[in-house]
Amino acid sequence: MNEPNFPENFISILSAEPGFDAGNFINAHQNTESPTSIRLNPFKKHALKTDGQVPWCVDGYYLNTRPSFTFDPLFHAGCYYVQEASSMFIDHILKTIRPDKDEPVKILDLCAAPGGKSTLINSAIGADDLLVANEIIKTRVPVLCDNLNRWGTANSIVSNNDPKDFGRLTGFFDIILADAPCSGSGMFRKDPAAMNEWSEANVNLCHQRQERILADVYPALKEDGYLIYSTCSYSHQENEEILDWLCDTFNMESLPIPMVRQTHHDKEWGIVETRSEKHQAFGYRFYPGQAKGEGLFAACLKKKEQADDAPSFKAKGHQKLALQEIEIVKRYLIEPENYYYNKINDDWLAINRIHKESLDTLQRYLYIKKSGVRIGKLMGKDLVPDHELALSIHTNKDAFLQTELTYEQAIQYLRRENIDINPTDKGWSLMCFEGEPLGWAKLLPNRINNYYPKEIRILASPPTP
Ligand SMILES: C[S@@+](CC[C@H](N)C(=O)[O-])C[C@H]1O[C@@H](n2cnc3c(N)ncnc32)[C@H](O)[C@@H]1O
Repeated sequence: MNEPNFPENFISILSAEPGFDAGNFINAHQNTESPTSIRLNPFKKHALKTDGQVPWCVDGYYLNTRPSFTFDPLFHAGCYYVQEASSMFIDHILKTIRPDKDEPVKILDLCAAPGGKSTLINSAIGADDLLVANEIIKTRVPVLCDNLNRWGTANSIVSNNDPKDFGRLTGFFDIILADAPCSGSGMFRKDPAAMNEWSEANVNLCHQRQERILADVYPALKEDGYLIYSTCSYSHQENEEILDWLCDTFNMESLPIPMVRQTHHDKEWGIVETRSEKHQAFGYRFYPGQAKGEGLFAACLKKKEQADDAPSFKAKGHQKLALQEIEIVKRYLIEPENYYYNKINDDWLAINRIHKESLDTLQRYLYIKKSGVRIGKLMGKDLVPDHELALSIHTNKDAFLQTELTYEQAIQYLRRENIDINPTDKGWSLMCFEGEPLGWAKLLPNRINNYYPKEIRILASPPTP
């Protein structure tokens, strides 16, 4: 392989970081490829062949080869997410700060698209916990929604807001993850071209933006709430310096994260624990060649000052007409009494009942793009089901026809092509591969109407065998 074209002085500056092994780092960039890893969806258990576990994440696995995920129907069904292994460390932090999951929590994933860490948080929380996944850039919101739709749970909300909009939700969140936009050096092995675009000026800009994002969102954290901060940069300014700035500016206490789980211990993980200069705040660094993953920095701090009371807002009850409609849409969910039903424009949505008040409050302050699961539209007494309902783990599948597809038919379906089947029944059918729903089709005499959403259909040509 070619010698990596690191920016000038990059290695010498990094060599000042305690625990950094320059030889291993250069070798990893020159002679090894990024490991392929996936995280399984605990709600859609499916036996998948993997090649060893990611030690810091219960659902994380390495694969020895990189298959074509686009042409795997189980990927589209949401059975797993393709995620860089180091990022999965957030799971370990969440398990450390919430070992018993006793009290329900509200978690904000502030910089969420495309949704890798949002689906991870979703796996780590229970139905009574709420995830708000936010993305500032409008064009990146659809991919975030698609990934959460595939995950299939009904306890997440997607918003499209600037971090400063969260300032009004004082003390609302128990945990905030700020996976901040950064200069991206941690991705040099995966994307060597990024080395040419890297600059110290950009590191400084990123540092300033990170401070601004954190200052904007800080009021939204509860007293004793946790802030998880992460970047995919190796730069001190974007990592330990930010921790010192947080401790200087706010009353925050840094948390050590013990690197122990089951049979694994510190050494095997290869993660480097660092301390910031001024406040000795704990940080965790991942270097290719030392830990099995790409570059990552993560840290966790606890807010030690009183937060203003969280705003709370209760919307009025449903209209009479809506109550009749609710009785109809309820049929399509398992345990229908668990949900609060909400109609937006003509769409019916359901979210775990416990989150009604939070949703009412968030709707006042934020631009909500998705909440819970979108069931569909009613045409008289008939439901036109939404794609989200097909992928939801809460769907009453018995209320619909189900068509099992072969691999070739599943790919035709995901490409939104005609499928070569002669239906014997009539009506809305879940189109399934190995029992996992992929989406909807309408079965008609002698024909099938493929309702797979155009926006997410497979466009690429299948690989030649
Ligand atoms: C590192 S990426 C997030 C990756 C994501 N957490 C995941 O695991 O899939 C950073 C995100 O921050 C967003 N972003 C960019 N500028 C921002 C700003 N000023 N405030 C908040 N978010 C911003 C980007 O659009 C991007 O989606």
